[in-house]
Amino acid sequence: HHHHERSAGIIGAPFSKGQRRGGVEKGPDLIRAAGLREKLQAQGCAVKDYGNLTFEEVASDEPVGRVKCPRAVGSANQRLSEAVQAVKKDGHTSVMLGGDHSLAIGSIHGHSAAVGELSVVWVDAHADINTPLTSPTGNIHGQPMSYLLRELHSKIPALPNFSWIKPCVSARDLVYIGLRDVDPEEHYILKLLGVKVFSMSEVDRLGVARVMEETCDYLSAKVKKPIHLSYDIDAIDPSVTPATGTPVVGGLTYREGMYITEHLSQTGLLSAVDLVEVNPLRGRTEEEVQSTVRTAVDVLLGCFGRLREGNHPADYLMPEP
Ligand SMILES: O=C(O)[C@H]1NCCC[C@H]1CCC[B-](O)(O)O
Ligand SMILES: [Mn+2]
Ligand SMILES: [Mn+2]
Repeated sequence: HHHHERSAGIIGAPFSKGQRRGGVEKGPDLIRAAGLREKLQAQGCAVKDYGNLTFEEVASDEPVGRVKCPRAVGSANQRLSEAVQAVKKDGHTSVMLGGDHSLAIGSIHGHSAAVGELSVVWVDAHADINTPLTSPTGNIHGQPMSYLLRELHSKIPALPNFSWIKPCVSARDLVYIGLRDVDPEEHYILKLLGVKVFSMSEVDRLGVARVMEETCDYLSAKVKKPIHLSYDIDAIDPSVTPATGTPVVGGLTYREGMYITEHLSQTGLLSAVDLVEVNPLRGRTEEEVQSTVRTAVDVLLGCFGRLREGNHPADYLMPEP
């Protein structure tokens, strides 16, 4: 039995109720159809695909205050939390394919239930840190981090199907990369909590290599913890990944998007990855959809050791005449 250095446990989460646009629930199967499993195996990564989660139908899910679909989102994330915890207990790096970014609630919660204290690297055009009371839209894909941060617990009202959530991340262990569309209320929260942010301004000022160096130094300053990478495909520029729900100009280049995961992979600390917000119905052409899906796959391959210089199996032997 060939020993594999790395092993991925794939979970499909075809879920869209954290926002209003249909189509994002097609993300998991599109990413699979682009060959994620085969490409991971070709680079020496073991793969177990746990299939797609099925989420309970919620009869009536009236908004609570401004918060939309709370019951469906709470229930879906409870299932996802259990699934991620199981994948971690099986010894894999968890790969959650979304679906919208509200799924980070269950993914990070389940990861933390398995490994305890962890660091979060949030790659996104957006901070997704509105509370239910600050959110301008009520869409929960703009709020996931607020339910997970210990420092915000007192600001979160009770919501149906959310009582199972225990905040499990400290603000000190969170780093953002790629921000360029942050609500004023979110900006206040980021400053209040002193969260480390590398917005697109810092990416421009420092360059992605320095951003990644500072991110890893900052997160391992005290103690090295497993890293949870939550990667929203809209972090990358819409010229590369247009098929997504909330595109924002001035994003990461394809190259910067790859550098981020190449760097994190080499830390050896990457323990769970989310790849969310791929929505084929937001691509105007098939090529726009495929460019988005191909980039999503490449982001994930980078998480599992793919390097643009090339790779070769550890046990490769050149053919002899
Ligand atoms: O809270 C919100 O609804 C908005 N706040 C400002 C950014 C856009 C949107 C949230 C986008 C969620 B994302 O990052 O998962 O696409
Ligand atoms: Mn986003
Ligand atoms: Mn997001």
